[in-house]
Amino acid sequence: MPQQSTLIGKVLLVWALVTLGLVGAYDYLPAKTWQWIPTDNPEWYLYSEDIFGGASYAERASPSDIHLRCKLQTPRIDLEPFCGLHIILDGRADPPLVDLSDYDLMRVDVDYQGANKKLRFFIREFEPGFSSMQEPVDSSKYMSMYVSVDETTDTIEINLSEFTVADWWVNNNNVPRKHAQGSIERVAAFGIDIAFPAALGYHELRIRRVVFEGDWVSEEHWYRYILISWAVVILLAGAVRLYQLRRVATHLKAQKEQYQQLSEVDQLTGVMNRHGLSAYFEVVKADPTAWPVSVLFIDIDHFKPINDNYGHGVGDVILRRVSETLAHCCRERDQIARWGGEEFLMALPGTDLEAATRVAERARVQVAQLVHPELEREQATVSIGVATASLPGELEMTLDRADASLYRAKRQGRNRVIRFE
Ligand SMILES: Nc1nc2c(ncn2[C@@H]2O[C@H](COP(=O)(O)OP(=O)(O)OP(=O)(O)O)[C@@H](O)[C@H]2O)c(=O)[nH]1
Repeated sequence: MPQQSTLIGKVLLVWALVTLGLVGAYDYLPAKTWQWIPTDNPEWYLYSEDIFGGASYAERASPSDIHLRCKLQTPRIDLEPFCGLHIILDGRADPPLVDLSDYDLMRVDVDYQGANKKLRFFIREFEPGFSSMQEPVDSSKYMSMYVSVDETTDTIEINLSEFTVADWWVNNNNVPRKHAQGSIERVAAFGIDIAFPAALGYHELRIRRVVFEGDWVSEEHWYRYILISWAVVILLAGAVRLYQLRRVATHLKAQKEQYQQLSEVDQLTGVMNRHGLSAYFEVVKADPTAWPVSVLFIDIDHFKPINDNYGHGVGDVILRRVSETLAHCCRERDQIARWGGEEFLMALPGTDLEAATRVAERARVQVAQLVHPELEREQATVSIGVATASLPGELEMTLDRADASLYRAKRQGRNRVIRFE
């Protein structure tokens, strides 16, 4: 048992060390990356305010690259000039939506030529309950952020949390508040606008590379898993400990029963001892069906000479043999006990004086008929005193009476049964 407790301690210690390692290891986990562009056959679209009847126009500058050329002209209508492009994140997916929530960073390589100071980067997020599957891009939420064109000389790093829902999209589409919150779980498209404040003239925009980066496991999940693992380890340790304690309890109970039995059984003859008999009488006293109860005091005659002539070992053999014989004379319900020395007591519940006397006589005869190869001439006989108690309150007195009857049997010549009248 202590070995198993030590094992639990070791497991907890090892797991504590593993936990320390796991906490420190998080920062060194490899990043999850998705190189999205360049991609095969990208599905991309361009636009300018000419779709609303404006003077500007936009065109593809290259047949294969994501390369836009546009010219922004003095507005003909009451609309700021703009042009831009967007790329479907995954045109082959159905619906064409991509969950970017595993990523938190975006690296973008862009070439730009033109007089604008800023570029507007945007994400179109499909909003369930608001956007329509027929037009997943156009009806999608517009989330944007601005990047200075100076940054385009290098790879632009954008944290995805920088994209916020555009006011104009919320206001123009009269979007209810619950649909106006930013998220990146159903992204339809990514794009770049040359928008307000847009400089008039030619603009060229080429997207060369877009890579998304994130963690395989978020920090929150990482610590949650560690916490869960501890809960599991502690639960298992508790269960093992509980199991051990139950085993100890069962073992102790069995031991207690064994000791109790030992304390109630006479080691030489195997019948009940005086202590066991007291417990037995308590049970009998509480049993109304047990009355009347007769008791037989049985004493081996002239036992001392047997001991003296043949030794204690032979005396013990005779004692055992007599006790076995007495045990066979009574019913299962009756109880035979060694009262002390060469004296036995037999308790016969539900037995009146007449029946008890018959049992005593039978016992006497059977003992007298025993053959003892260890003895030369002597015969082992018993004297028996019998008395009966009608009620539990008479038990003590009945024991005295049976004892007195035994004394009389001895006085009258032994090897006889005397009952108390
Ligand atoms: N071998 C053996 N002898 C025992 C044991 N317990 C008591 N005795 C012996 O039993 C004998 C009892 O002797 P007594 O009390 O004089 O009785 P008795 O010789 O049987 O004479 P009566 O009872 O008057 O017929 C003693 O010698 C005890 O030593 C025991 O466990 N083993």
